[in-house]
Amino acid sequence: MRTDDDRPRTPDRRWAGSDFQDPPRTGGGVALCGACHAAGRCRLGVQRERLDDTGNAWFHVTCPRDQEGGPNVAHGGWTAAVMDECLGHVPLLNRTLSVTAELSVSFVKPVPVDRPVQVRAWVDRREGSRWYIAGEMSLLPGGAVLARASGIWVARDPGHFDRHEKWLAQQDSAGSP
Ligand SMILES: CCCCC/C=C\C/C=C\C/C=C\C/C=C\CCCC(=O)SCCNC(=O)CCNC(=O)[C@H](O)C(C)(C)COP(=O)(O)OP(=O)(O)OC[C@H]1O[C@@H](n2cnc3c(N)ncnc32)[C@H](O)[C@@H]1OP(=O)(O)O
Repeated sequence: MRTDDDRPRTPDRRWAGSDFQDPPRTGGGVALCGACHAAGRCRLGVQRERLDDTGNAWFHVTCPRDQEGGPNVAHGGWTAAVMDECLGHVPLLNRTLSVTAELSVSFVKPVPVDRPVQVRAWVDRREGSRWYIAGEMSLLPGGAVLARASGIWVARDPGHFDRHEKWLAQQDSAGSP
């Protein structure tokens, strides 16, 4: 009997020919990752994104009710995921594919669910393939800071995911220890 684990891993046609640097975007300009492309919306609640001419990236985000942790406030994992997503869009807005190598998040205040908040993200510096990116999430309209994040994104060439599939197949063919 086949299980999900031994189902053949075939290349996904949604990504065919993609250079990953110009992903599908929503009407609000939000770049969609794999699962959100299938859903047709950002499931984390990122509704709008734009890069201004000073290099700041701005995002409008609303925590969906199904990400509630404590009463009427976001689960911390949602906040961390949104900061990963928004900061990780900065290289993409500069037409560079990257992946998160490190991420640090400070949870400053609880984040309300079902209420728009704003994320601003910017590049602190670049060294080689490393992008040092920081950002903060703030309440609208007053601007009180709810969370801060910083991390390192590493630029990748388009072969990154193919190499990963090969690596995974090697791991599987090596058998269990
Ligand atoms: C969801 C991911 C989607 C990615 C984009 C795909 C398609 C685009 C389409 C739509 C996009 C829409 C939305 C998505 C956008 C953003 C979402 C957030 C992004 C993520 O959520 S992404 C998932 C989580 N993330 C990973 O899945 C990474 C797993 N990991 C690795 O893949 C390797 O570990 C890697 C690549 C990190 C290193 O690979 P490696 O070790 O083979 O490479 P190497 O040694 O050559 O290092 C090369 C340079 O990285 C430096 N370096 C390495 N490790 C470091 C560390 N820990 N701290 C600081 N610097 C580090 C070295 O110092 C060197 O720097 P330098 O080049 O300057 O010398």
